[in-house]
Amino acid sequence: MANQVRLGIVGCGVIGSGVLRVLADRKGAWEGVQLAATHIAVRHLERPRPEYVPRHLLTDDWRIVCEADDVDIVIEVMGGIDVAHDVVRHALENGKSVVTANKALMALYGEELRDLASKRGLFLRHEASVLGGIPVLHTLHTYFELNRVQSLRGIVNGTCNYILTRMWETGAPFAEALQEAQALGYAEPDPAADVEGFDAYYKLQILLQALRVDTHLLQTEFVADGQPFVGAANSGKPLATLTKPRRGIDSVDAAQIEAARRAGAKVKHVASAVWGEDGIVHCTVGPQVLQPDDPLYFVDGVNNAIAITGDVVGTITLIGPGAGALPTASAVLEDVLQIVRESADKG
Ligand SMILES: NC(=O)C1=CN([C@@H]2O[C@H](COP(=O)(O)OP(=O)(O)OC[C@H]3O[C@@H](n4cnc5c(N)ncnc54)[C@H](OP(=O)(O)O)[C@@H]3O)[C@@H](O)[C@H]2O)C=CC1
Ligand SMILES: N[C@@H](CC=O)C(=O)O
Repeated sequence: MANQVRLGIVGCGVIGSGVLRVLADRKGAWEGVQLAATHIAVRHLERPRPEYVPRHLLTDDWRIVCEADDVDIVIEVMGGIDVAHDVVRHALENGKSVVTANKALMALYGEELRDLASKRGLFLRHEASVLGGIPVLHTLHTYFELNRVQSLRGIVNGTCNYILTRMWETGAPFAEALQEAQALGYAEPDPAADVEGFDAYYKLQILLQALRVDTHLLQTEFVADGQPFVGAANSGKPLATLTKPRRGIDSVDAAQIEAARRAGAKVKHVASAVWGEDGIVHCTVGPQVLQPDDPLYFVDGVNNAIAITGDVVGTITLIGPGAGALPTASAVLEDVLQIVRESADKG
């Protein structure tokens, strides 16, 4: 791949605009690599956009982005499942490597799409799909070879953490805190995915897949195209199961938060996975009351954190911004630059 790298971007909302803002601020240049957007797909061509979005590149046909000769890498930041699945498949089938921030897509179809990319000798990267700006997939892929991971435990949804923090700190009503999270660009296009715990559940699955855990039983809870989604079994891998039903923060009320606050505790939305001796990875996703001696207690606002326990290293905790335009654009563009470097290394 040449040092001039041409990007096709599908979606120009919070994250797509964030990517374009970073490209504009840096004038597209990174140590010998020049990145430039050449096509940008949106749904509403007439919608007002920030000044750093080059309007002449806009199209309302994502196929143009996936097929264009002057696109080297496609960035999928439109969200949703079915069309996004078509976009990523179509891009790969047209010889483009792909970077996506889409958790639902990667939780449900990650294995299929990674296989397709690998068969075509292309890259499919999705660091931004988990924990926003925190390089957790990079860490899991490049570090945990020696160590056997024994558990994961984290705050993996920025919107829920922001809402719970605002309710705890200021007594803000749930609806008001959610509106703030939406205005700040943290929430999903349909915020039910955040507050009902689906987003955290998708992210937990992606983390487990990165650690070669079979998540197909978790996937049966999801619905794609109106049908229950049943993934293929992968024998030989540890199998993840939910030990109790997934919960979001929609069931947490102000009185519970106030009671926790008076007792010096906090309510947090926590995802966890514990590798059992029985070959089962026992998972939970839901609100928990945390005491100040819990390392997740001090993770507030839009921040996320993940504590990864390995049998040799002990517990490593990564903390950072879990949502928002710039942290997520950072993860997207770090993936792009890694693809460029690895393509150059391959020759
Ligand atoms: N917000 C965040 O903090 C984070 C988001 N993500 C993920 O990034 C993705 C994008 O999120 P976000 O930017 O917040 O979402 P937005 O709703 O802000 O943006 C979605 C964009 O996709 C475009 N779009 C929707 N459907 C189509 C279509 N059929 N063809 C072309 N364009 C389409 C929309 O067009 P138009 O503008 O015309 O409506 C819009 O520009 C999601 O997968 C989300 O989960 C990941 C990490 C953090
Ligand atoms: N809606 C998500 C965005 C990032 O993944 C969140 O709030 O964590």
